Amino acid sequence: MKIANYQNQSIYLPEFPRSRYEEIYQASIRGEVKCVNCHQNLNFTLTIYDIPHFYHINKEQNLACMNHNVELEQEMVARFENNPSTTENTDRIIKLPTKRSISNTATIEKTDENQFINRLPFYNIPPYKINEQKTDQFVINQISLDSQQWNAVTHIGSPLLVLAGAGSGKTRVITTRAMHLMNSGILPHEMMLVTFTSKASAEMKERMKGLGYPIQQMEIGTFHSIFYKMLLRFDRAKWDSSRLIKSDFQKEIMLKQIGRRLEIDEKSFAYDQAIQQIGLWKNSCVYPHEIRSKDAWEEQVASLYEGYESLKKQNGQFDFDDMLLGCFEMLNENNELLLHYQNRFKCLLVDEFQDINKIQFNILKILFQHTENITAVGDDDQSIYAFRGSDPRFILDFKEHFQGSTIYHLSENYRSTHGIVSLANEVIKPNKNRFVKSMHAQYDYDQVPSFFFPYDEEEEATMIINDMKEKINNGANPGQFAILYRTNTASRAVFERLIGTSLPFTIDQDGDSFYDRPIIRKMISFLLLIGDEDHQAALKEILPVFFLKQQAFQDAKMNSVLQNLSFLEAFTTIKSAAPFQIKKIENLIKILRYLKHASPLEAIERIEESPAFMDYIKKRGNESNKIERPSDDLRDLKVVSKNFKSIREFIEHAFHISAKFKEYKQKKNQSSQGNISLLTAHRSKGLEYDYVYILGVVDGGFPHDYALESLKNGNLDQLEEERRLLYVACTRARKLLYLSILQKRRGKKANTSRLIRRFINKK
Ligand SMILES: Nc1ncnc2c1ncn2[C@@H]1O[C@H](COP(=O)(O)OP(=O)(O)OP(=O)(O)O)[C@@H](O)[C@H]1O
Repeated sequence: MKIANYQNQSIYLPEFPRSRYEEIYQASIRGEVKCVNCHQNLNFTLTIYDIPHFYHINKEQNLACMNHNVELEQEMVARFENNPSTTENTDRIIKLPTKRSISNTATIEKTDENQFINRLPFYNIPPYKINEQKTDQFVINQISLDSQQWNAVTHIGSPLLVLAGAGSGKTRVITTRAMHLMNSGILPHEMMLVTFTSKASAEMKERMKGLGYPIQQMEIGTFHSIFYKMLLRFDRAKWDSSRLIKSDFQKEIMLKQIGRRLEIDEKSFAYDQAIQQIGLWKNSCVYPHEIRSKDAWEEQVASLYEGYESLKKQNGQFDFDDMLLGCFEMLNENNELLLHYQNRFKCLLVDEFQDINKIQFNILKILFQHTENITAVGDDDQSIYAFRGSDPRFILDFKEHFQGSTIYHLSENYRSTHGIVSLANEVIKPNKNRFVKSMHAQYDYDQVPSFFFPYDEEEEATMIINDMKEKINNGANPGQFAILYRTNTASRAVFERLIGTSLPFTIDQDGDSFYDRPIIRKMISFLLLIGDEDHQAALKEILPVFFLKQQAFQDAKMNSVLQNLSFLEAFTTIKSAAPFQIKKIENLIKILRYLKHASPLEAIERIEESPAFMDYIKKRGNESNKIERPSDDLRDLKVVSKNFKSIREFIEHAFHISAKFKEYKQKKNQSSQGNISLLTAHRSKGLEYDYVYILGVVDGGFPHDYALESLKNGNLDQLEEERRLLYVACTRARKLLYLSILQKRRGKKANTSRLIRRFINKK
């Protein structure tokens, strides 16, 4: 059915604004949408597969009402055809018998049903063919291998690189090869197996332990865990963990201390970016004196880097990057120690070799120069950590780095269906900096990946959750679903919606919840002050917006009592505030009082435009942050605020979600088995799920804005990295893959991602 009653008015879906479909959906859940025929509650579908419609759960009733409404719908179609819409036409009233229809929007935004038809990739998907010669033929320790994998596992006589696409069994090969080497006489403690994540090493250990291998004697772990242990053995006091600078926050405090000495303007300088740049230099083995700055910014960061290194030395501290640099220096300077380790380690295996950086490479090179028993597995198309110094050239130039080495390619994909594999092959094809390879799927499935077109982030969340619910009701295990996104903020709507369901899920995120991000906390504090000018926590939070110190808070508190003013008003009376600050506070008080009955959206927009807030964003908001900009956070906040009528409800929602987020973050380390996974595309590397949804595949989202900005400056590298990231995300899916193409992102019209635009048939 396309007609229903809502808020005592009648609506006809094709003539109802698309921007309000989500509202209708939520209203239908609350039982506020009624049938024009029987006046009972109606449900509303908003899913990936269906064109939205109203329906009764009871099939007979549904049929009866549908039949009754057919005539009515036809009448409406005819009426609209005879009266084509114009943007000025505000009078296009849908007159149903007895009821008034909704026509209160100034412009009627028609809804094109085509937007709801999810589309299949539009390119020549090659017909599926089984590759019989390559099917499983060999077994080691109950693990089956095809002939290519077997050759790699049993190879001897030269350094080996297994270079292969996603899902081709590289992890299987490296784990089986480790066992095969032990079966062939290498002792467990003579082996070093380096993985990219501790999760991957735990899985490998588990697997080998289950098969009876003494894994406690083996050196398996991430670069940091293995080499930090070496440092501890060598000089425990120097490398004691109490000296470790664990967080970026600690680094920022140190850099700001140095920055003050260097007279760097704290308000406008992007310290978070400086931290990243210093990390990049350290991982690329670039020491402060070697930096040739490209511009004034780099020059400042180079000075900070130099200051940071000496401050650390002075305090006897070290950071995570120093663990690897320190280890390299230790092996380089202490020949006896190097020989000791070379006597011990007879062979090396490295997983995810495409993500290795210079310092990691240097350590392995010096430590394993004595042997050709080196195995690396990797996929240059999955190199996605350039911002941390990873360099795919180490894998691309493997033959030059390891003389006489052999390269094996694996071409069979055991993870994903033919449709997913062929889409992934097409996605990555335009990259220039790569080994040309193409995967071949071992399986076919009747469904191929598809694109769907939600109106905005809210509708995207609804569509995905409804699709998951349907699949789970039909027997799918929640643990087989993953929702992947480019940056953490993109997960906000899905997270909020999942909380309201009984679906089990985990979110893999280190940072704060969306509502705890600095700029959002400030905005929410202003909203709180609209209803309560004495709200102490909110007042404390907004001090930085007026560039006021903690003392100002105490002074205002006293004045508010002495002069019988609201706490907020009392800020205009304090001596420590300069006239420009007082003017800003007075102006804000006026705005906040005016907003008493405003909607949350209107309130946010007005506060955002206030001189105080605008100045704050400009000066302190760190707009130069390339990955996550405060102004983008505010745009996201406006999107969600639209769902709430009152400021109070909106604030309650924000607090509720923030508390829930903390709860879910604590669960992160618990097993994610049986739970839907929410994670960034970066973190999904190495993992696999039956059903994968990729959020916001639009320009600015995926690829990220900063890649598009560097493209404008003629730099293609970032876009290639974004393409690799999308390739990683797509290849996590075993059975079904969905790419979401938002029509609006952060409240603005969005364009289909240039990474997939050519696959979409507009018809
Ligand atoms: N010979 C084989 N027979 C059956 N299944 C296999 C075979 N080789 C690999 N697989 C399965 O294929 C999937 C992908 O394997 P694996 O994770 O080792 O691939 P990968 O190359 O490391 O993937 P990626 O680089 O995308 O993370 C796994 O589920 C694995 O068990």
